[in-house]
Amino acid sequence: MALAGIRVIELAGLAPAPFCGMMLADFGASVIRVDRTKVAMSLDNQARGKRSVALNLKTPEGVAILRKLCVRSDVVLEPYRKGVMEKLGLGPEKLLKENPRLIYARLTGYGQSGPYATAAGHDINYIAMSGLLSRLGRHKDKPYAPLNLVADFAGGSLTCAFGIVLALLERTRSGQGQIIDASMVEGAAYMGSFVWKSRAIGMWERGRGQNMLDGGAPFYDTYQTADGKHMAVGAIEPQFYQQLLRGLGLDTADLPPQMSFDHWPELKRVFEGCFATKTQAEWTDIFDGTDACVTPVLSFDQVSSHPHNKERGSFVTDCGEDESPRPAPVLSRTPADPCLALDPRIGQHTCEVLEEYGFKSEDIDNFVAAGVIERNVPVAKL
Ligand SMILES: C[C@H](CCC[C@@H](C)[C@H]1CC[C@H]2[C@@H]3[C@H](O)C[C@@H]4C[C@H](O)CC[C@]4(C)[C@H]3C[C@H](O)[C@]12C)C(=O)SCCNC(=O)CCNC(=O)[C@H](O)C(C)(C)COP(=O)(O)OP(=O)(O)OC[C@H]1O[C@@H](n2cnc3c(N)ncnc32)[C@H](O)[C@@H]1OP(=O)(O)O
Repeated sequence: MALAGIRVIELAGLAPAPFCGMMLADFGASVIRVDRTKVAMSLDNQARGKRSVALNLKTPEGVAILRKLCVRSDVVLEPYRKGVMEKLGLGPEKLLKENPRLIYARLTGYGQSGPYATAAGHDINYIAMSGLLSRLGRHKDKPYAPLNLVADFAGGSLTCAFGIVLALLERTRSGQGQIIDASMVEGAAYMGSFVWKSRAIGMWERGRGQNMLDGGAPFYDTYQTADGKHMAVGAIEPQFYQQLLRGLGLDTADLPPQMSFDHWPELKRVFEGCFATKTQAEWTDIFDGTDACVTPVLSFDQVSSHPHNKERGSFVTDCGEDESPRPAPVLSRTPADPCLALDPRIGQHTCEVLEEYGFKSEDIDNFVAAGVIERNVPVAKL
């Protein structure tokens, strides 16, 4: 796998850093998640392929252990509020002095500077601050966050993983590590570059929900079918729009022009009436094999058995019978090979990892007795 041999220390966080760590693990990195001690259950549901070490960082011994792990690692990924790592004595200046090749990735909401740097926040706050939330939502309705996808995962996990891979690549030339300041506000805004830059051609001139790609256009929207399901329509180009009309049984001559904004509400009502006459399966039969850009809106229950996704093996099932998306993209020579074992329990790999990083078993026992670390070994079933 592409990241084989890369050692990552991930400090346990809420959602964006865990997904970033999982991407690295999916593509072959050895990812060790550092969990708190005295915690009953992990909040990390993005733990595929990781190992867990339970370490009390509020003790000097716990901090010393983590420093020793970082000296022999390539990447540290931390998801805390600005200043938390420095307070623990684990700031980048210290760790990079001990390991100049270390890549120190800081994944936060507001970044490491500015008046909001120390403020708490979540995805919805970050997309609000990026300007994007003001553009998301239906006409005459308030702004709506599209799940917590845009800041947490696209602007956060993905840009941070990109930064890590860039820093690893650059290190092959310079031999040096560096600090990555991944702000979800900036990551989300950057993901929105198309929206920013297409303002110049008037793509967002109308209010929220009244433009071509925000649910304003009849040919770029979803429609309810006779069985209460939905179809997605993305027939932008005139040649594809013609195929949409053909599939719906409509005649261009009876309709207003595709790009007449004033007629969009009327056209939508016509399309709504059409789609309501057949089931999702019937519309899928009609549009499959055409270039009308019409697809069923699949539920999580339908998605992995859809013939296209099935043929590509787009979803994997782990040994707990849990289904999830397989890592993307697909690399031809060194594809990801996602781990199908159950997610790690907190502290499951504490001893294994510490031994691997050169700690003696006697010291490990002392750390356990002192409450600096916790081990959570599986109990054998007889
Ligand atoms: C919208 C998403 C978030 C979705 C999350 C949900 C999926 C989950 C949220 C709540 C969960 C439920 C809940 O927990 C109850 C149940 C629990 C059960 O176990 C499972 C089921 C639950 C129902 C559970 C289910 C789900 O998991 C939930 C619903 C997001 O937007 S995520 C993005 C958030 N933002 C960021 O990540 C930006 C950067 N980070 C921050 O701004 C802050 O970290 C944040 C997120 C605001 C949290 O602030 P907080 O004050 O809590 O922490 P920090 O200031 O960062 O400081 C960390 C402190 O922890 C100490 N520490 C760290 N590691 C260790 C260690 N190993 N040992 C000892 N101590 C440690 C560290 O020193 C800091 O201590 P101090 O405060 O003293 O400095």
